[in-house]
Amino acid sequence: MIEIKTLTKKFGSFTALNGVSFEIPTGSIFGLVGSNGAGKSTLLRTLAGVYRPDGGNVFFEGSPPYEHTEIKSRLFFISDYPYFPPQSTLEDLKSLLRDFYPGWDDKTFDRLCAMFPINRKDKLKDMSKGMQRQAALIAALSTRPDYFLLDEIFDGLDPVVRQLLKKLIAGEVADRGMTVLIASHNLRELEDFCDTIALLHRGGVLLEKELDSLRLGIHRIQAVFLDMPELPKMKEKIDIVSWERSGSVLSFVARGELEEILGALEQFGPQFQEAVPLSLEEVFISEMEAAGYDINNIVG
Ligand SMILES: Nc1ncnc2c1ncn2[C@@H]1O[C@H](COP(=O)(O)OP(=O)(O)OP(=O)(O)O)[C@@H](O)[C@H]1O
Repeated sequence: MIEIKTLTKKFGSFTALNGVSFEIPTGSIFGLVGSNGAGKSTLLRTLAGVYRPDGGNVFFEGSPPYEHTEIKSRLFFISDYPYFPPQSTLEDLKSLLRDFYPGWDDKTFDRLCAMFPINRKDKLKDMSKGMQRQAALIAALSTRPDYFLLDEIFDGLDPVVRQLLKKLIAGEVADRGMTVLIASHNLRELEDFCDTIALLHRGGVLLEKELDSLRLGIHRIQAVFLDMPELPKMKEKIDIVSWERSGSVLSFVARGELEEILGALEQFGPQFQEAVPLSLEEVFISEMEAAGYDINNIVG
């Protein structure tokens, strides 16, 4: 388990993280979203032990990472700009990493090299941005980390590699109980992948939710009416968050149990009604609006 307690990080007089608190259970995938400058990289770097907090604490299995080197050898952090020693190849990375990470596994390395379309003998500095990320991921996963911290990892990866990567990470989580924290400015990238999402804004957590519970309590409904009911009357019966009307079609987002919403809607005599899946982005927008925030400029 990773525990983050009232974590504060300052750069001079600027506060990049302001009392951030949340927990990441072992064996889960936690997504951190937020716009540019929200503090995602700073948080990941502080968790990885690169920065020392100015206030609050980070605990991995009860210990701070910068005092507990054993944890560092079971943790892998891929930053948004992975660094490689000049002139090195993926084979060189293997030699470097296997001495430091006791979990290093040659078979995993060989298997991953065969899966990704990159050559382990090519110089990393000559590779494209996406290929460099793939190389970093191959090396990282070969250390078989217990804690995997990823900053904007999907950036520059094509859709096929992205899906392959999601599958590989989800497999490690399911098989070995790996714990993943992944930061992205793009909510859509995390939609089908994370158990929990936290929204970071100006160094603070605005919202933290398990995706299953988030999705269960909110629904989009489309209904066709010959005689369109008055919205205030519908709102007396249904907790409508937002709506759009186009001719005889009413589309609205409402909170509550789906069956109860559809049952209440029946009273208004629709010709047709159906529930349409909400995207994670729509769910977040509704949650943020309910909390009194304007989603614009919060999620990219
Ligand atoms: N080393 C540093 N020195 C001074 N300020 C910094 C430093 N690192 C980050 N900051 C500032 O802290 C804030 C948070 O930056 P951070 O890189 O953590 O954001 P982010 O959410 O990762 O953004 P992005 O999506 O653009 O990568 C920004 O205002 C940034 O300018």
